[in-house]
Formats: sequence, C-alpha cells, structure tokens
Amino acid sequence: MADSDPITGLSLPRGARVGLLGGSFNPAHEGHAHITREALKRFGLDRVVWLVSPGNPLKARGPAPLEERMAAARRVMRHPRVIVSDAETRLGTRHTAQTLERLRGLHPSVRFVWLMGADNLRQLHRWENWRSIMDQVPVGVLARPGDRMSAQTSVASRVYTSARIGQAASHLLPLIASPAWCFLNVPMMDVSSSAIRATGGWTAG
Ligand SMILES: Nc1ncnc2c1ncn2[C@@H]1O[C@H](COP(=O)(O)OP(=O)(O)OP(=O)(O)O)[C@@H](O)[C@H]1O
Ligand SMILES: O=C(O)c1ccc[n+]([C@@H]2O[C@H](COP(=O)([O-])O)[C@@H](O)[C@H]2O)c1
Repeated sequence: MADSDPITGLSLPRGARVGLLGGSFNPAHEGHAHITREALKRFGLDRVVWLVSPGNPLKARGPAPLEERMAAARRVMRHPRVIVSDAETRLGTRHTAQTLERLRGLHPSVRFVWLMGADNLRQLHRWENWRSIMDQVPVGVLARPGDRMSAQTSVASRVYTSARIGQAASHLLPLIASPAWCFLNVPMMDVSSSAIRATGGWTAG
C-alpha cells in the first residue's frame, strides 16, 4: 500500500525506508547518482528522493530555473527506486528542518533518512535550526573528495559524537531512533556542479 500526499505528489510505500538527498542540482551529475546508489545499498533504503531545492538559503547566487534542473536531474538519474521531486517548492519550504517536519507529518509511516555529502556535514551547524535536523531523522553522510576529515572535525560531528554508528551497521541506520548518523567511506567521485559550471557544461542559470 502507498503512503501518498496531494501536496508534494510523493507516493511512497507504507513503512518504507526513504533517503532524502537535498540539493541545488545546478546541474545534477554522476557524483549525485553515485552516492544515491551507494546510499540505497549501504543504508538498505527502499527509495531515495532527490529534493531539488528552490535555492540553498546559504548560497548568494540563485540556481538555474527549477524546471531545467529537474529535467537535467531526471536525465542523470534513471533508476526505478529514485524519485526526482520538487516537493520543497510545492511545500513552500527551503530550510531542511522545516521540510523534514512537513514531510514527516505528511508521511507518518515512512522512515526518512537525510542524506548528504561530507562537505555539508562540515557546515551543517550553520543551517537553520540544525539540531532539529539531527533530532528528527537519522543522517547518512557520504565521503566526498577533500572532506574526509569532516566526520572527525566538524562541529556537528563533535556535538553528536555519541550518536554516531559505525559503517558496519550502516544498514540499520533507518531503524535507529534519532539522533543517529553514519559516515560512509564509499569510493569517491571527484565531480561537482561548480566544476561543470566553470567549464561551461551547464548553460542554464
Ligand atoms: N561528488 C560528490 N560526492 C559526494 N557527495 C556529493 C558529490 N556531489 C554532490 N554531493 C552531495 O550531494 C548533495 C547535493 O549537492 P549539490 O547539488 O550542491 O552539488 P555540488 O556538486 O556540491 O554543487 P556545487 O559545486 O555547486 O556546490 C550535497 O549533500 C553534496 O554534498
Ligand atoms: O536549512 C538550511 O538552513 C540549509 C542550509 C544550506 C543547505 N541546505 C540544504 O542542503 C541541501 C544541499 O544544498 P546544496 O546547495 O549544497 O546542494 C539542500 O537541500 C539545501 O536546501 C539547508
């Protein structure tokens, strides 16, 4: 049976383990697809939803129009268990803590996990109401070139040090009560949207 809501249009299996990968996706690239496949496997997820952001609150320059980023994301990620979604635009949220509150309210049976690359763990403490993110859902962090140490040194990792689970138990992450987080040392892909933009590989926005 599906757990659907008319606001975001998301239809998720009841009781499913669902990873949320929020991002500007300006544009989407193979690094996003790679960490998504790793997260599906290593965290034992049934679905991953790409939350294509209306605009990162910490980034001064706005991204390309949402429709262009959604279309590019759908070209990059074709997978039966991955959904590319504009849920934040439909909800009118752009801060992650608020997005999580809304999605959890709309999908009470679903076990959500917030997914992010290690660069975002480094600056998580600058996000609005960041502790609420850690307290609402388990967080899965995936290694990214240049950010291996963030699991040891970031403010968030130090504040929540006792909530960290080892990667040998990563498949349990969606089932563990928050706060809980896990750093996955997956093979890394040195690719970024900014590098693609710098080489003129994304003309939108
Ligand atoms: N190559 C990668 N390895 C690991 N995580 C990644 C990688 N690329 C993006 N991510 C993660 O995916 C999420 C969305 O990333 P985003 O859309 O900002 O892409 P980006 O390449 O980081 O963009 P930009 O270079 O413009 O900052 C973030 O949590 C980010 O950490
Ligand atoms: O909630 C916040 O304050 C906040 C601050 C910075 C980033 N985020 C979210 O983090 C995700 C990754 O953003 P980005 O731009 O690095 O792809 C995306 O979903 C953003 O909305 C959220």
